[in-house]
Amino acid sequence: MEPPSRSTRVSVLLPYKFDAPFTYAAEEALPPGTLVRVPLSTRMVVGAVWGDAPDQGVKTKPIAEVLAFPPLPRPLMDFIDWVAAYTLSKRGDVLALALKESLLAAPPKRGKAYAFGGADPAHPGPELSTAQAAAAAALRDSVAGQTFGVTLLDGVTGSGKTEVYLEAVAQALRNNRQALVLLPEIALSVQFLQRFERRFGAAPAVWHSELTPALRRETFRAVAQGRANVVVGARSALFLPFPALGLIVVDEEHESAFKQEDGVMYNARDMAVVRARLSAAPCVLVSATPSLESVENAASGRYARLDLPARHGGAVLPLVKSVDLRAHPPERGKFLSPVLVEAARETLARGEQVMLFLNRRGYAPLTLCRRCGHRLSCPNCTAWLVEHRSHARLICHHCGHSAAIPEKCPACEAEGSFVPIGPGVERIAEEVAGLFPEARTLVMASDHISGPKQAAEAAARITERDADIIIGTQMVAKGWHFPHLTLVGVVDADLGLAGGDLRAGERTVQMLHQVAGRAGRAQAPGTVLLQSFSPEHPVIMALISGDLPDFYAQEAAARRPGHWPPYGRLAALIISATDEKLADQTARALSRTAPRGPGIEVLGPAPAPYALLRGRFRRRLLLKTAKHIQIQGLLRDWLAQTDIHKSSRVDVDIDPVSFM
Ligand SMILES: Nc1ncnc2c1ncn2[C@@H]1O[C@H](COP(=O)(O)OP(=O)(O)OP(=O)(O)O)[C@@H](O)[C@H]1O
Ligand SMILES: [Zn+2]
Repeated sequence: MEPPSRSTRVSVLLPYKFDAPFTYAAEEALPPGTLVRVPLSTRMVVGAVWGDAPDQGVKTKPIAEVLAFPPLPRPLMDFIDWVAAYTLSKRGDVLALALKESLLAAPPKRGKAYAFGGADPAHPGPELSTAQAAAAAALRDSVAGQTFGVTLLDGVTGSGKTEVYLEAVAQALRNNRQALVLLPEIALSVQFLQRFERRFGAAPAVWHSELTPALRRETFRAVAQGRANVVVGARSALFLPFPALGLIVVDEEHESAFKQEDGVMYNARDMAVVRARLSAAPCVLVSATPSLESVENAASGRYARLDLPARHGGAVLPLVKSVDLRAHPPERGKFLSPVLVEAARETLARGEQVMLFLNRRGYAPLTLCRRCGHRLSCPNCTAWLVEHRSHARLICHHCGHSAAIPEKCPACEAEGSFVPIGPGVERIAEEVAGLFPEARTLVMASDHISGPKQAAEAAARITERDADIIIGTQMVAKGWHFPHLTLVGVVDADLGLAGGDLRAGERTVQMLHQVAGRAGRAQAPGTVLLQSFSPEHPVIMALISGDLPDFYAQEAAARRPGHWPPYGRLAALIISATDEKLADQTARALSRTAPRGPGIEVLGPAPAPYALLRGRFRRRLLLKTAKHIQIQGLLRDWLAQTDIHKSSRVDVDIDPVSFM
């Protein structure tokens, strides 16, 4: 008998470190996006048909199996190609963000049933205020139009932005399209999900790293089959195979958590705009403190802009004041100024809640020998070890290295001489316990709250007034709505200003304005106290005045002349090697071949601030160009012309957010 003819050749992209698809033989032409199982050296792997391959006349292996799964939608394939080209990643690596073999297993026959299509746009929502209704109508129109466009929804904290953009989601559902809402942190999704259910009578599908494998598989399938009509997810949800995407919302669009810092380095906020464009769908960027990038795009008319200038329900914005730590220092060895302590006492006496914000995990960020000054640092990283008293360990926040506090100083051999320097949230909790022994305190930091369930419990405790003082890291900064919280104390408002990266000021204003925005969201007005050693700093002044447009104007004026983003383009090259000389050698080689020309500037090489990270020595170069220059092309040529030793690595970070 004749074997079946395998006359057609197809190219198949595999979710591994390859940029180009491989050619396989198939019995018949397969539509692009079709998922197949194919041999790869000695294994069988899953891949996606990426178009027809030219008949090269060489012997190709046959496709082993065509999977009974909806093909990847064309817009997703285009998106994968686009992201790979933009981030200079291999296409296979980007496909791996969308396609994992483990997601494709058939669901169990009698598994748990999940309701993915339950969101009902006709379910009655809250009555919107005039301003909210106007913004909602504009968003509804853009969704009904079923064309690409970006809108920046900028509204003060507590103005009801969520309720407004849920109306855009409702419109997508009425169009029988799918909607995607990106949130920067799953912890935040707790209250969002409750509000979503109130609006639509059912929960949305969720997508993040904490899903069980079974739920992950089922969600993936439900999205691909169009059964999941709304997905709320972390940045990776951008790569889900929506067949009918009709809207993308990016909530807290200014958040740096949207930037993926390893593997394929992409900013989900920016890629959401691309994904929307390729899907001919509108995109809504939401924030009370938008990024300067988005503010500029709105100012230049590339994005539409909607404003909600007042809090919902007559609530007023909090009163923000600084506490000058030079004039009102804390007691020796303590970190809360008498001014903040007194305000907390009064707030508690009124039966209201207090939030203390310090963006530092653990007990103390530095431990040193009081005799010789020796500091305990990580052997694998350029970083101090952070004491976590709750675990009785010193921990490196970069590589996880952990050790007990040594009994003797390794430098001077003094015994019992180590002292903690500076506070983390655990140390603030200790101080609070001493000051307010009766108060019920709750620490919200990733060491204490690890996942949506614990976050939900913590949120419930606060809402039900089962906690009086909340002490938290950036986990508490944004999104939360706690009606009885009226005092926010920022323990160290100067913390983010050191280090001097391009966006240090912008990021500090955003984060502290968001934390401040947690105060006084219901009837009782809120107060915010910023502890600072430099209350005259423009960032602190901007927080006190609340005049964000003025702050953005100052930022723009500072960045424009030097062509810093968003007025120019930036890419970082991060060189790393386990051998320090090799890292230097590669850095010098890149420096020699660096591109030159008008509108092009190369900064570095220089040791990275984390010159040693997880056992690798790191050097950095920064390529800055004028806006009209296509930075990817420059980088591609640059890397191709450079002799890079195979034991050193060069990571390209387009539009870097971290400069560490
Ligand atoms: N029209 C409305 N009717 C009833 N409740 C509303 C309405 N608008 C907003 N709210 C409620 O007011 C509170 C604040 O709204 P929301 O959290 O959406 O504000 P936000 O603008 O997203 O704030 P932030 O930027 O600080 O997160 C929420 O509890 C929300 O449910
Ligand atoms: Zn380390």
